[in-house]
Amino acid sequence: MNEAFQQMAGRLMVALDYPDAQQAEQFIRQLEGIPCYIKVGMQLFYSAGPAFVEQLKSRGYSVFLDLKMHDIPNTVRGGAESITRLGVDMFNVHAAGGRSMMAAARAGAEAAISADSSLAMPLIIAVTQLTSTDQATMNTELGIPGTVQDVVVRYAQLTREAGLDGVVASPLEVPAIRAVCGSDFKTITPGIRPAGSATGDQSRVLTPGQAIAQGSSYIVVGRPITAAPDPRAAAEHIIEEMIQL
Ligand SMILES: O=C(O)c1cc(=O)[nH]c(=O)n1[C@@H]1O[C@H](COP(=O)(O)O)[C@@H](O)[C@H]1O
Repeated sequence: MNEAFQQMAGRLMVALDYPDAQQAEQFIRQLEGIPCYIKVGMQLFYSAGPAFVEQLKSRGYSVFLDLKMHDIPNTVRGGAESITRLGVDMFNVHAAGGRSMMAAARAGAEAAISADSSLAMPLIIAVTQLTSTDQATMNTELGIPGTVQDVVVRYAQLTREAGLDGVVASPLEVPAIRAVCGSDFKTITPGIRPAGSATGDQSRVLTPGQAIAQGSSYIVVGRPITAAPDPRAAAEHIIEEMIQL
Protein backbone atom coordinates (compact mmCIF):
# COMPACT_ATOMS: atom_id res chain seq x y z
CA MET A 1 0.00 0.00 0.00
CA ASN A 2 1.85 3.16 -1.15
CA GLU A 3 1.53 6.67 0.28
CA ALA A 4 -0.85 7.96 -2.41
CA PHE A 5 -3.15 5.01 -1.73
CA GLN A 6 -3.09 5.61 2.02
CA GLN A 7 -3.78 9.33 1.63
CA MET A 8 -6.66 8.81 -0.78
CA ALA A 9 -8.14 6.04 1.40
CA GLY A 10 -8.59 8.71 4.10
CA ARG A 11 -10.95 10.55 1.74
CA LEU A 12 -13.14 7.48 1.27
CA MET A 13 -15.93 7.22 3.84
CA VAL A 14 -17.41 3.73 3.87
CA ALA A 15 -21.07 3.67 4.98
CA LEU A 16 -21.55 0.85 7.51
CA ASP A 17 -25.25 0.44 6.79
CA TYR A 18 -25.73 -2.87 8.63
CA PRO A 19 -28.49 -4.03 10.99
CA ASP A 20 -26.25 -4.98 13.90
CA ALA A 21 -22.74 -4.84 15.34
CA GLN A 22 -21.93 -8.42 14.38
CA GLN A 23 -22.55 -7.91 10.66
CA ALA A 24 -20.79 -4.54 10.71
CA GLU A 25 -17.80 -6.14 12.41
CA GLN A 26 -17.62 -8.96 9.86
CA PHE A 27 -17.54 -6.38 7.10
CA ILE A 28 -14.90 -4.18 8.75
CA ARG A 29 -12.59 -7.16 9.11
CA GLN A 30 -12.56 -7.46 5.33
CA LEU A 31 -11.21 -3.90 5.05
CA GLU A 32 -8.50 -4.43 7.69
CA GLY A 33 -5.45 -2.26 6.98
CA ILE A 34 -7.19 0.12 4.55
CA PRO A 35 -7.13 3.49 6.38
CA CYS A 36 -10.59 4.63 5.21
CA TYR A 37 -13.05 6.75 7.20
CA ILE A 38 -16.01 4.84 8.66
CA LYS A 39 -19.52 6.29 8.54
CA VAL A 40 -22.00 5.01 11.12
CA GLY A 41 -25.60 5.88 10.24
CA MET A 42 -29.02 5.46 11.80
CA GLN A 43 -29.49 1.77 11.06
CA LEU A 44 -26.36 0.66 12.90
CA PHE A 45 -26.37 3.33 15.63
CA TYR A 46 -29.97 2.66 16.64
CA SER A 47 -29.07 -1.01 16.94
CA ALA A 48 -25.48 -1.11 18.19
CA GLY A 49 -25.43 2.23 20.03
CA PRO A 50 -22.64 4.43 21.40
CA ALA A 51 -20.56 1.42 22.51
CA PHE A 52 -19.94 0.43 18.90
CA VAL A 53 -18.80 3.95 17.99
CA GLU A 54 -16.47 4.10 20.99
CA GLN A 55 -15.04 0.73 20.02
CA LEU A 56 -14.29 1.96 16.47
CA LYS A 57 -12.55 5.00 17.92
CA SER A 58 -10.48 2.89 20.32
CA ARG A 59 -9.28 0.88 17.29
CA GLY A 60 -8.06 4.06 15.62
CA TYR A 61 -10.74 4.61 12.97
CA SER A 62 -11.85 8.08 11.91
CA VAL A 63 -15.62 8.06 12.47
CA PHE A 64 -18.39 10.13 10.87
CA LEU A 65 -21.56 9.72 12.96
CA ASP A 66 -24.36 10.36 10.49
CA LEU A 67 -27.53 10.95 12.54
CA LYS A 68 -28.71 14.03 10.57
CA MET A 69 -30.15 15.90 13.52
CA HIS A 70 -33.09 18.19 12.71
CA ASP A 71 -34.95 19.50 15.75
CA ILE A 72 -35.39 22.63 17.86
CA PRO A 73 -32.08 24.34 18.75
CA ASN A 74 -32.14 23.30 22.43
CA THR A 75 -32.56 19.63 21.55
CA VAL A 76 -29.87 19.73 18.86
CA ARG A 77 -27.51 21.44 21.29
CA GLY A 78 -27.97 18.57 23.76
CA GLY A 79 -27.64 15.95 21.03
CA ALA A 80 -24.42 17.53 19.76
CA GLU A 81 -23.00 17.57 23.29
CA SER A 82 -23.72 13.84 23.73
CA ILE A 83 -22.33 12.98 20.28
CA THR A 84 -19.14 14.96 20.90
CA ARG A 85 -18.55 13.02 24.13
CA LEU A 86 -18.30 9.85 22.01
CA GLY A 87 -15.12 11.25 20.46
CA VAL A 88 -16.30 11.12 16.84
CA ASP A 89 -14.40 13.04 14.15
CA MET A 90 -17.47 14.31 12.31
CA PHE A 91 -21.24 14.49 12.75
CA ASN A 92 -24.10 16.12 10.86
CA VAL A 93 -27.35 18.05 11.09
CA HIS A 94 -29.88 19.15 8.45
CA ALA A 95 -29.28 22.68 7.13
CA ALA A 96 -33.08 22.93 6.79
CA GLY A 97 -33.17 23.33 10.59
CA GLY A 98 -31.89 26.87 10.05
CA ARG A 99 -29.08 29.08 11.28
CA SER A 100 -29.88 29.03 15.01
CA MET A 101 -30.26 25.25 15.03
CA MET A 102 -26.88 24.85 13.32
CA ALA A 103 -25.24 27.33 15.71
CA ALA A 104 -26.74 25.34 18.60
CA ALA A 105 -25.02 22.19 17.29
CA ARG A 106 -21.69 24.01 17.46
CA ALA A 107 -22.47 25.33 20.96
CA GLY A 108 -23.29 21.79 22.16
CA ALA A 109 -20.01 20.42 20.79
CA GLU A 110 -18.09 23.30 22.40
CA ALA A 111 -19.77 22.64 25.75
CA ALA A 112 -18.62 19.00 25.63
CA ILE A 113 -15.06 20.05 24.79
CA SER A 114 -14.87 22.62 27.55
CA ALA A 115 -16.05 20.02 30.07
CA ASP A 116 -13.46 17.44 28.93
CA SER A 117 -10.24 18.76 27.47
CA SER A 118 -9.19 15.28 26.28
CA LEU A 119 -11.82 15.56 23.53
CA ALA A 120 -11.10 17.09 20.10
CA MET A 121 -13.61 19.32 18.33
CA PRO A 122 -15.43 17.26 15.66
CA LEU A 123 -16.17 18.62 12.20
CA ILE A 124 -19.86 19.60 12.06
CA ILE A 125 -21.49 19.23 8.67
CA ALA A 126 -24.96 20.15 7.36
CA VAL A 127 -26.98 18.14 4.84
CA THR A 128 -28.21 20.43 2.03
CA GLN A 129 -30.55 18.43 -0.20
CA LEU A 130 -30.41 14.64 0.08
CA THR A 131 -28.74 13.01 -2.92
CA SER A 132 -31.90 10.92 -3.40
CA THR A 133 -33.88 14.13 -4.07
CA ASP A 134 -34.27 15.18 -7.71
CA GLN A 135 -35.38 18.53 -9.11
CA ALA A 136 -39.06 17.54 -9.53
CA THR A 137 -39.33 16.13 -5.98
CA MET A 138 -37.74 19.24 -4.48
CA ASN A 139 -40.01 21.60 -6.42
CA THR A 140 -43.31 19.74 -6.15
CA GLU A 141 -43.23 17.56 -3.01
CA LEU A 142 -40.99 19.72 -0.80
CA GLY A 143 -42.34 22.97 -2.28
CA ILE A 144 -38.87 24.49 -2.70
CA PRO A 145 -38.62 26.46 -5.96
CA GLY A 146 -35.48 26.87 -8.09
CA THR A 147 -32.76 24.53 -9.24
CA VAL A 148 -31.25 21.95 -6.89
CA GLN A 149 -27.85 23.55 -7.38
CA ASP A 150 -29.04 27.03 -6.35
CA VAL A 151 -30.80 25.68 -3.27
CA VAL A 152 -27.77 23.59 -2.27
CA VAL A 153 -25.48 26.62 -2.61
CA ARG A 154 -27.87 28.78 -0.56
CA TYR A 155 -27.95 26.15 2.22
CA ALA A 156 -24.15 25.89 2.05
CA GLN A 157 -23.82 29.67 2.53
CA LEU A 158 -26.19 29.53 5.50
CA THR A 159 -24.17 26.63 6.95
CA ARG A 160 -20.97 28.62 6.65
CA GLU A 161 -22.57 31.70 8.24
CA ALA A 162 -23.76 29.50 11.13
CA GLY A 163 -20.13 28.57 11.80
CA LEU A 164 -20.18 24.92 10.68
CA ASP A 165 -17.37 23.23 8.77
CA GLY A 166 -18.99 22.02 5.58
CA VAL A 167 -21.91 20.35 3.85
CA VAL A 168 -23.18 17.05 2.53
CA ALA A 169 -24.21 17.46 -1.12
CA SER A 170 -23.96 15.63 -4.41
CA PRO A 171 -20.56 15.85 -6.13
CA LEU A 172 -22.37 17.57 -9.00
CA GLU A 173 -22.76 20.70 -6.84
CA VAL A 174 -19.22 20.82 -5.42
CA PRO A 175 -17.70 23.38 -7.85
CA ALA A 176 -20.59 25.81 -7.21
CA ILE A 177 -20.28 25.35 -3.42
CA ARG A 178 -16.52 25.90 -3.50
CA ALA A 179 -16.92 29.01 -5.66
CA VAL A 180 -19.14 30.60 -3.01
CA CYS A 181 -17.87 29.10 0.27
CA GLY A 182 -14.15 28.67 -0.52
CA SER A 183 -11.93 25.63 -0.72
CA ASP A 184 -11.48 25.24 3.06
CA PHE A 185 -15.21 24.58 3.43
CA LYS A 186 -15.62 20.78 3.44
CA THR A 187 -17.74 18.95 0.89
CA ILE A 188 -18.86 15.44 1.82
CA THR A 189 -20.40 13.72 -1.17
CA PRO A 190 -22.57 10.59 -1.22
CA GLY A 191 -24.36 9.73 -4.46
CA ILE A 192 -21.24 7.89 -5.63
CA ARG A 193 -21.69 5.17 -8.21
CA PRO A 194 -18.77 3.48 -10.00
CA ALA A 195 -19.45 3.14 -13.75
CA GLY A 196 -21.97 0.39 -14.42
CA SER A 197 -23.22 0.02 -10.83
CA ALA A 198 -26.91 0.30 -9.90
CA THR A 199 -28.10 3.81 -8.98
CA GLY A 200 -30.80 2.47 -6.63
CA ASP A 201 -32.50 5.26 -4.67
CA GLN A 202 -29.79 7.85 -5.44
CA SER A 203 -30.66 10.59 -7.97
CA ARG A 204 -27.70 12.96 -8.23
CA VAL A 205 -24.72 10.67 -8.86
CA LEU A 206 -21.16 10.69 -10.20
CA THR A 207 -18.36 8.11 -10.25
CA PRO A 208 -15.61 8.17 -7.55
CA GLY A 209 -13.08 9.63 -9.99
CA GLN A 210 -15.49 12.30 -11.21
CA ALA A 211 -16.32 13.29 -7.62
CA ILE A 212 -12.64 13.78 -6.78
CA ALA A 213 -12.15 15.74 -10.02
CA GLN A 214 -15.07 17.99 -8.99
CA GLY A 215 -13.17 18.79 -5.75
CA SER A 216 -15.05 16.70 -3.15
CA SER A 217 -13.21 16.65 0.18
CA TYR A 218 -14.56 13.17 0.98
CA ILE A 219 -16.71 10.69 -0.91
CA VAL A 220 -19.26 8.49 0.88
CA VAL A 221 -19.78 4.99 -0.53
CA GLY A 222 -22.10 2.32 0.80
CA ARG A 223 -23.65 -0.40 -1.36
CA PRO A 224 -21.09 -0.31 -4.20
CA ILE A 225 -18.67 -1.66 -1.56
CA THR A 226 -20.87 -3.42 1.03
CA ALA A 227 -22.95 -5.29 -1.56
CA ALA A 228 -20.00 -6.16 -3.83
CA PRO A 229 -19.04 -9.84 -4.12
CA ASP A 230 -15.55 -8.86 -2.89
CA PRO A 231 -15.87 -5.68 -0.75
CA ARG A 232 -12.12 -5.30 -0.22
CA ALA A 233 -11.44 -5.43 -3.97
CA ALA A 234 -14.30 -2.96 -4.59
CA ALA A 235 -12.87 -0.50 -2.02
CA GLU A 236 -9.35 -0.83 -3.45
CA HIS A 237 -10.64 -0.31 -6.97
CA ILE A 238 -12.47 2.86 -5.90
CA ILE A 239 -9.35 4.24 -4.17
CA GLU A 240 -7.25 3.52 -7.28
CA GLU A 241 -9.81 5.38 -9.40
CA MET A 242 -9.72 8.32 -6.95
CA ILE A 243 -5.92 8.50 -7.26
CA GLN A 244 -5.96 8.54 -11.03
CA LEU A 245 -8.20 11.59 -11.39
O1 LIG B 1 -25.52 12.21 5.19
C1 LIG B 1 -25.27 11.25 4.44
O2 LIG B 1 -24.29 10.54 4.65
C2 LIG B 1 -26.10 11.09 3.22
C3 LIG B 1 -26.67 12.26 2.73
C4 LIG B 1 -27.26 12.25 1.45
O3 LIG B 1 -27.72 13.27 0.95
N1 LIG B 1 -27.28 11.07 0.76
C5 LIG B 1 -26.77 9.90 1.26
O4 LIG B 1 -26.82 8.88 0.56
N2 LIG B 1 -26.21 9.88 2.52
C6 LIG B 1 -25.71 8.61 3.10
O5 LIG B 1 -24.66 8.09 2.28
C7 LIG B 1 -24.76 6.67 2.17
C8 LIG B 1 -24.87 6.30 0.70
O6 LIG B 1 -24.99 4.92 0.57
P1 LIG B 1 -25.04 4.19 -0.83
O7 LIG B 1 -26.16 4.80 -1.64
O8 LIG B 1 -25.31 2.76 -0.47
O9 LIG B 1 -23.68 4.40 -1.48
C9 LIG B 1 -25.94 6.23 3.01
O10 LIG B 1 -25.45 5.79 4.27
C10 LIG B 1 -26.77 7.49 3.19
O11 LIG B 1 -27.42 7.52 4.45
